[in-house]
Parts: sequence; structure tokens; C-alpha cells
Amino acid sequence: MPKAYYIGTFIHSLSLTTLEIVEHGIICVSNGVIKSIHRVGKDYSESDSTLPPSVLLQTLGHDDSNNTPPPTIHITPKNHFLFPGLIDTHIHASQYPNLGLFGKTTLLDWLNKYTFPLEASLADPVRAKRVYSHCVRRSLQNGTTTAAYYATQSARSTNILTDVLISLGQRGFVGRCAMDSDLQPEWYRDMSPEAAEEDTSACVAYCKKADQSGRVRGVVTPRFAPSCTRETLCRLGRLLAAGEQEGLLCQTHISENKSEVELVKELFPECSSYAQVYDVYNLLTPRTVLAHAIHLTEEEITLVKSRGSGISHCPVSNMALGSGNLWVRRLLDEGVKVGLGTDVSGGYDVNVLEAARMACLVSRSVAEGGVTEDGKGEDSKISVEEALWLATRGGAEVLGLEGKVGGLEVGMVWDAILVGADEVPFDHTPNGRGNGVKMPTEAHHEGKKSKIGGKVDFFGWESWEEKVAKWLYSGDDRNIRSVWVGGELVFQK
Ligand SMILES: Nc1nc2[nH]cnc2c(=O)[nH]1
Ligand SMILES: [Zn+2]
Repeated sequence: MPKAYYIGTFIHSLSLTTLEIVEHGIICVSNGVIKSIHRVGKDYSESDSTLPPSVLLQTLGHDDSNNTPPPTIHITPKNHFLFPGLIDTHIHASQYPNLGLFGKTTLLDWLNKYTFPLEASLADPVRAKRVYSHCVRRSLQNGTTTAAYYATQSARSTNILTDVLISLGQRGFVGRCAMDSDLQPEWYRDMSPEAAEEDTSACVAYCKKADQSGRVRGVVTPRFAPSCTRETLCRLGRLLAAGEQEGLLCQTHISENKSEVELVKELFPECSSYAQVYDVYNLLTPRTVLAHAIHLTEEEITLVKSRGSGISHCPVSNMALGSGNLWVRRLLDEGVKVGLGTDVSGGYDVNVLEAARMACLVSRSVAEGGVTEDGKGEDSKISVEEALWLATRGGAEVLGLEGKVGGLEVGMVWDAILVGADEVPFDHTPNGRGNGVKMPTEAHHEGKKSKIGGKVDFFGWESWEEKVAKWLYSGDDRNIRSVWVGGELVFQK
């Protein structure tokens, strides 16, 4: 891979509450890894796009005397910025065809009515390939560079998802759903704990063999406690421990819905809580991703924190299935790792940005507009900066990829997106916004074709902070212009 220089504006999270906005930057990427970052005073974007590369390279000190292949140079156009790729910590690729289909169901009847029949149908490999390819393409197109996927109970179908990820270039984790309890329909379950363990191992091994680069990895996936017998949970806990050295992850669901919590109490009366069920079977580890976690008690949060497990916050799904509102600030304050999940198709959108803005809105609902006795006050609100941190750095932490993806830093891989929006032609007044600002020009109203389209309109007076906020709240796949994973261009408009 030749060296690549990315020149223009880049933005990423420095901390939970701070975005770094570098208007004029140069990022050098070699073999898919960020080698250097220059924060320069000169604007190389747009108007300088004709700057001869040789001049630019001299400025950067690039040595082309020893026959190194010429680098590629990418100059971000006006109103565009580079951003770390989005990270989806929880998505069911197998449920993609059911996006938006949930009627008035809630979790337990939704699983039986909509989800299990669809997932079971993907035992047909032709169907599985079609569904997975479509889902992964859509995910990439929306700027997701890393995703933690659930496939189905079928090992064969799960391995097809692995193949699709490898061929489309997304970084990802692939989990076969282990589910052998007799609460599962007889036509969609593992036949025994032995089979559940064997098929899980086989899928993890398949990833290892098919992708030696480690970009696509298997993940131990007990669907959720009610789907699994004690014996299966025990076997999966052992498998997870055996994979500790190589960083094998575990993913599952927890405390999503109140009826589910009650069901777990009935099924595992010997355990003091839902979190304890996983803990007893050694499934609560620093490499465990717990989806939802809405109804965890204070004691459970303390347990999850002490085990170092991470939470995938899935606000779109939580709203759609009426599961409840996660009080995410409490988890952040307790120091629990938190990332975002689309939870397709409990969630109706494959776009992590939808999860990020919904995280903001749900947090405002939790805050209920003021300080309340239970402590869910103003401070519960999640800001734009925090939502974007959850969508990138937070997700990386949850998936054990911190230091590798989620930010734009020397040593991190180039998993990045180019975000852009059109500027509405505007008659500017000397003082910019407000007083005297005229409406968009006639030419614009007459349908002058926009380059990008989409719902994000920049009027030319916004600060970069405001542009980012507009993107968060109104952006969609139309604003994602390019997507790179490990330095490779995997999607471009
Ligand atoms: N949202 C969601 N929750 C679950 N709990 C067990 N399985 C599922 C699933 O497929 N989606
Ligand atoms: Zn889920």
C-alpha cells in the first residue's frame, strides 16, 4: 500500500466531552496506520487543491529519492471533514430484512413473532449471503468501520457472514447465537450443550482461518440467559477463558425488558440478579459486551464495573421495542465502559448516527428537564461531543480496540470516514448570521442541483462545532463520502 496523505479538516474526540477540531491538518498513513499528524496553519483545502503534489511533499519532507511508490494525496473539499469510523457495538445482521417491522410488540413476543422465523430462514445459504451482503454494505455506507455482529444459530450461516465481512472489508466481530434452552422454538435451537459449544468453537476457528489479519474475529455469543441452559453457559464460560490470551470477546443481552428480567429470576432462582447469572458462569469479563442494561440495579452496575465488562447502549431499539430508557450518565459516572449499538432490527436503522442522536434525546427525557430526587437531573443530558465519543472511542473501549480505532492518533489504524455537506448559496451580510441575513438565493430555490443532497444544510456562517452538531442531528448516509478500513478504501460515493 503506498503512503497516503490526507489534507484538510479533521475532527475526533480527545475526551468524553472534548472534540479536537483541526481545520488545517495533514495526516500521513502508511500500511494502513497513522504515521504522523501535522496541524498546520495553512489551508490546503479546496482553493489549494491544485497545489502541485511535489510542492506539498516538499513541505511535508517526503523523501521520493529512493524509489518509493508515489504517495496518494487526498484533499478534503470545502465543508468536508475526516472523522474516525463509527463503531456499532451491537447489531444483528440476520435481522436486517425486518428493519422497521415490530408493530406493537415488545421484546419477548417480538422475538417469537418476527425474529426467530427470519433468523431460522437464513439456514438457506443463498438467502443468508444476500441478507448479510446487503446489511454489511449498508452499514459501511453509513460510515461504520467496526461492528459487533450476531448472525444466527446456524454455524454455516454464521460463517457466511464472516466471508461477507472479509470480502467487503469491514472490521468486525461475528457471533453465532448459542441457544439451547427449551424456551426456544424446537425448530430454532441448538440440540444440546455439546452442540452449542462445538458450533461456537467452530465459528471462532473459521474466522481465525479465513482472516489471518485479525480484522474479522469470532465472538462467544450466548444469545441471552433465557435462551441458554446452565450447562451451555458453563461451557461457553470455559471457552471464553480459554481464549483470553488471544482476546476472545463475549457478547450477550442483559436487562433489556422488565418481563425478561422477571423471566431470568424464575429461570435462575439461585442467582441474586441477572448480572450474577453471567458472572457465575464466568461470562462477565473485561472482554464482555452487554447489550441494553437498562434495568440493572445499583449492585449489578457495581458488579459489571468490577468485572470490567462494557455496555452497548441501544437507544433506538430501546425506544422502538418500548424497553425503557437507559440512564447512561449513571454508567459513565460509575466508570463503566459504554459504546453505542444499532441493535438492528430491534433498532430500525443501521446508522450509528441515529443511535448517537437518540442517545442525546433519551438522555434529555431521562433528565426530565430539571433536578429530581432520584438524581436524574440536568447532568444526565448527553451532549453532541459525548454522543460522538460514545460512537467512536467508547465503542472501541467496549470492543477492546482502544488505542487501535476510534480516534485519529499516531499509531492508530486508518479507520476513517469523510463527511461532507453542501453549502446553501447565501447572500452574506457583514456580520454573518442574524440581523439582515437574507434568504437563500433565488438560484437555489430554482433547483440548482446540489452535489451531495441529504438533509444537512450549511449556510456558511456556522462554526465547525455547529457543523458537527448539524451532522449529528440531521446526517445520514448521503453525508458519508468515503470510508476507509485499515487504510483501504472500502466505500466511496
Ligand atoms: N434486542 C434484542 N434482544 C434480544 N434478546 C435476545 N435476543 C435478542 C435480539 O435478537 N434482539
Ligand atoms: Zn440485540
